[in-house]
Amino acid sequence: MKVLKFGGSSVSNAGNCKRVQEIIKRDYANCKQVVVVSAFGGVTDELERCINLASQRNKEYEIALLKLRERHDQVTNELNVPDEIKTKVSKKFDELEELLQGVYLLEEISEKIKNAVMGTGEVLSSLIFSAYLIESGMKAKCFDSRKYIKTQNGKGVFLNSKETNENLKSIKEEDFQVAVFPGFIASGKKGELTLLGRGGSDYTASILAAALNAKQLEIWTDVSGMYTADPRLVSQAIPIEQMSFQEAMELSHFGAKVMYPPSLTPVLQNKINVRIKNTFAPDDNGTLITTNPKSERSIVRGLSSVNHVNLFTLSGSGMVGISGFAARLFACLANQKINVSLITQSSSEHSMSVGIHEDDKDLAIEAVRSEFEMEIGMNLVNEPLVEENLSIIAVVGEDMGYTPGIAGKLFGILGKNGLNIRATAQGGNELNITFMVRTTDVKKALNVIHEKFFISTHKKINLYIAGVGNVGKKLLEFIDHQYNYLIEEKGLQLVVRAVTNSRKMYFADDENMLQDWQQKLEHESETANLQEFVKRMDQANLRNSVFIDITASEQVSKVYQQVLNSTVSIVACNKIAASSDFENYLRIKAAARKHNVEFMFESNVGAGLPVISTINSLINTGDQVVGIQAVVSGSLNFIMNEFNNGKSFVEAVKMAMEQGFTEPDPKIDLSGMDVLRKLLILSREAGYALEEKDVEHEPMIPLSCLNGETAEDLIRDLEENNDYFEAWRTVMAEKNIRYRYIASFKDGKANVSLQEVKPDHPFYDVHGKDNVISLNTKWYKDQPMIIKGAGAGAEVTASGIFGDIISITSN
Ligand SMILES: NC(=O)C1=CN([C@@H]2O[C@H](COP(=O)(O)OP(=O)(O)OC[C@H]3O[C@@H](n4cnc5c(N)ncnc54)[C@H](OP(=O)(O)O)[C@@H]3O)[C@@H](O)[C@H]2O)C=CC1
Ligand SMILES: N[C@@H](CC=O)C(=O)O
Repeated sequence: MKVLKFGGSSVSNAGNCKRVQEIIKRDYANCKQVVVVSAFGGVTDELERCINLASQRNKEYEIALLKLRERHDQVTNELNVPDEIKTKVSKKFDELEELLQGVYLLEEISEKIKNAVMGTGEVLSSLIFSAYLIESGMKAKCFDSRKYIKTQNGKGVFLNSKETNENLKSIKEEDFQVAVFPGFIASGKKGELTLLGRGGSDYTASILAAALNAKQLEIWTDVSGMYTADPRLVSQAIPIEQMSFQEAMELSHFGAKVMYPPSLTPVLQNKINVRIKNTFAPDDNGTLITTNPKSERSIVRGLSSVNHVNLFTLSGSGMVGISGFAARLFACLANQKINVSLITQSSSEHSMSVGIHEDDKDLAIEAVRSEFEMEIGMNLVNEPLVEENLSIIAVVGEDMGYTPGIAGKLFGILGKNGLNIRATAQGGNELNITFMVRTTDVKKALNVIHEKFFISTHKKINLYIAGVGNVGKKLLEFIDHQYNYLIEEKGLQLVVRAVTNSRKMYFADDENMLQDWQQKLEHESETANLQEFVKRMDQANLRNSVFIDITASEQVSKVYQQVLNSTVSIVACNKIAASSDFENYLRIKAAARKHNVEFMFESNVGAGLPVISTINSLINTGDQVVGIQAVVSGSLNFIMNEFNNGKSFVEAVKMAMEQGFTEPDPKIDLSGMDVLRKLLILSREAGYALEEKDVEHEPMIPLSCLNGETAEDLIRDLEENNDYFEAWRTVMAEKNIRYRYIASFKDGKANVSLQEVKPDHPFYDVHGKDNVISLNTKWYKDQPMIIKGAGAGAEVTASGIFGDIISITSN
């Protein structure tokens, strides 16, 4: 014999009742089945609403009741049950009408009437469903749970096990193949209807399974078992194959609402396996709850959480070393029926904190004030302190017991993601680690822990992109191209959450806008607002978030601090922040360290070339950079090469602009400012506290060409000064030299200027838009270390940014 319980969602309408019949049919010939049904979905809540309305003399209860009657009539019609049953159903509603009218007149609800009203949902569903099974040809019989399940003192939650078990013995002798019992209801000493409390139908099923010594209890619901975490919060959550009763109780207690833990006690005591199954996917395995579950691959079995928690703290010097405070605190809370969900005490005994439901806050304050009135008056105990908007997360798993490192791993990963833990507790049996976080952090915390402890198919990286011009577009193209590869080979899913340019922004709340970002930004966006962009990113509070600055905007560089404070990493190809005043550069780096996130800007120098990472790695290994000589402007180098090949200077500049080698404002390149910024960044990364004013700086072109506002002004000015540039050609030929715009740093002196190089100089042949960075270090003394390659252009720059994103995600 097995016992099956179908919850309200499983029998919410005629269609679902038919599904349930199909499920019962599967084992119909093999074994006797005892089926416990809840009221049709939502009916109990509606009945409760009716009785409350009636007690408030609100006639709306009549409409609500009529709707319930119509709903039941519709089901009986659709299931085609005999008229005799329809009449019984109708009579039940007549009785309900009378009861509610009495409540309406008396404006009072007695416990007895409330139970009678609220329990009617199950009486009706069992009557209708059993009739339907009989009509469909099954040997089914409806039993009245009230006759068998007995409670003590009229209180549903206190089962009279002896009498119940005695009563149920006779069931085994009955002639049926399917026995249908209404869940939730029982009867007291005098035969009055009593209710089995929250999760009552599970309890009914568990009582029946234990008394009838069933081989298994199946709880049929609308999910495929208990999940590693709430799938609405953690999209990668998966059903747990097996778990112990203790684990199921812990998980259910802290939010996994698949069943109500105390209801399992009868089956637990009788070692009867429980399987959670999905009525809407009956072939799914579901979850087996058993005394000896097999170990899963993760040491943690599951995660759960509850919101609406307050942290209630009692503290004071008068508590230290004095016994009895804890007893008094718990007693005064218990007297007010305040449930305590987490307890922690400081080792100095100076404070004691408990988690309570937010609705109990005022009651708790009042109770504690009154209990400790004298001590508070004498300043031995402080006024109780309440912290609101908190949630409890429980990490559950029997295998965690006596396995070192779990807590370290857990709290480590939370810290790395900027999640602050307000209080924590661990049971002596190490079955769970429970802690409190801000409610706004729950989703992030669950995902972070899930990714760490369970085999995730992939890790999600959430990208927020500012700047989708020449380089930004290319980056998005690359990410799109590599999307499947990264998921399959590296387990990384890059999700573009939002993009902005200077005019528009678009937030893709839950989707990945990678493929259609252009369409979204163009047609479905809102006006750009950088502050709002950062605020929304902060509010989304997603783990593994990266803000990518692909603008050349000072305004954008100014929000870095804010971004890092939100524990979001930054990847920037914008050079303004790293070359701003030294103090700001240090402040940004410190903020990244403080919040355990990254600030990466490899593409600031040499685009995709590994320049900054090389300097960092030299320094980390004890080397010292003593000199830098570099051609770090791809555009200027390109211009000079084209000029050497016979193009006019202005033509060469136009080509560099068209090919995307220059800055959005090409004067930044031609003035030498871009190179100056790069030299500042390189020398700072090498450990020198250089400021802009410390760099000797000669613009590449006459100042008169740099006064204009726009690119057109610049082109016009360059054309007007064509003779000036043509004169270079003559000098170059006469002296057999080339001009290169060179950044150098030596003995604390930094310089950026146009210089003559002879054919034997390593910078004489630097092709196209290449960069070359020559580093003299303690170890590379005789021959410098040289890094060379394309140093400008959308592709190489995007690849540098992409590299930073990947390296952040693997950190
Ligand atoms: N090109 C290269 O070879 C290299 C470039 N870089 C750096 O890459 C960055 C981008 O260059 P590139 O793509 O060529 O420039 P583009 O001008 O093509 O693109 C700049 C983007 O930034 C946006 N933007 C400007 N101001 C803001 C703002 N306040 N808020 C949001 N978005 C803004 C622009 O929006 P809108 O279109 O609305 O103006 C545009 O989408 C620069 O910092 C450059 O130094 C670094 C290494 C090499
Ligand atoms: N404009 C820059 C682009 C890369 O930083 C350059 O010319 O090098």
